[in-house]
Amino acid sequence: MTFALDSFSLCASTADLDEEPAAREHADCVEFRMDLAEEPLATLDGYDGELPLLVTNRPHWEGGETAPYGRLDALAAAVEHEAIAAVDVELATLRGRPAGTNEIDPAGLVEHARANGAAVVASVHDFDGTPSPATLDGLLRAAAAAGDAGKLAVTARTNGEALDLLAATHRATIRGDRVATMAMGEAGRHTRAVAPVYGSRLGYAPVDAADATAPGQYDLATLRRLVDDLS
Ligand SMILES: O=C1C[C@@](O)(C(=O)O)C[C@@H](O)[C@@H]1O
Repeated sequence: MTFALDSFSLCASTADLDEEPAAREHADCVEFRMDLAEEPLATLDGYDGELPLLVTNRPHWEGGETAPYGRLDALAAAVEHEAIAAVDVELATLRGRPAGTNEIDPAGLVEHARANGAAVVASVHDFDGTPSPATLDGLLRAAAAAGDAGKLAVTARTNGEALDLLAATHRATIRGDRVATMAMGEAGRHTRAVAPVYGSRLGYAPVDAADATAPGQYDLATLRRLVDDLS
């Protein structure tokens, strides 16, 4: 199963693939947060939903729940499932932040994903703030070059920071970089609806607002409506 990174896709973000039927009405894909799930690989074996999956196995050091060791091997096993359309790998991982000693290396994971028909989303998260415009440009450039799309989630503390992220998204799109952006936190919330207007290719939302996977997310039905209204 695939979804195109050439246009916007809305992912229902969840640790529970049993939510897929409820997500179908509004989502184009499901982000399966393996790091937040109990038995992620067994769960994938049993997946028979309709929506394509983007798998994420976020380590502690980038805001997730997985211990660093073994997580790249788990992603390598995950991409072998037919339902997987894309895999999220942190830019820091792709740049060589140490993984487990006997694990597949990041370049091997990228190759394995692509050989199995899965696109690679190279991701960067800043849970503290929004870097300067020059740094935003550099991160988006690097992430877009490292994967089939580069994703940047920052934390906006002011409207000005949210605007910086939107402007960087616009610049990236104009220069031809395939990016996905969102600002976390209350001040950044509207960017989740507006960034697609400036070229962001991916959005994330929980089916139920109570199960948010990041600060400031809209629920899925709301984000679908907002994005569709603005585009
Ligand atoms: O990287 C992202 C974006 C995100 O952090 C957000 O802000 O919506 C949610 C995460 O689940 C996803 O992996």
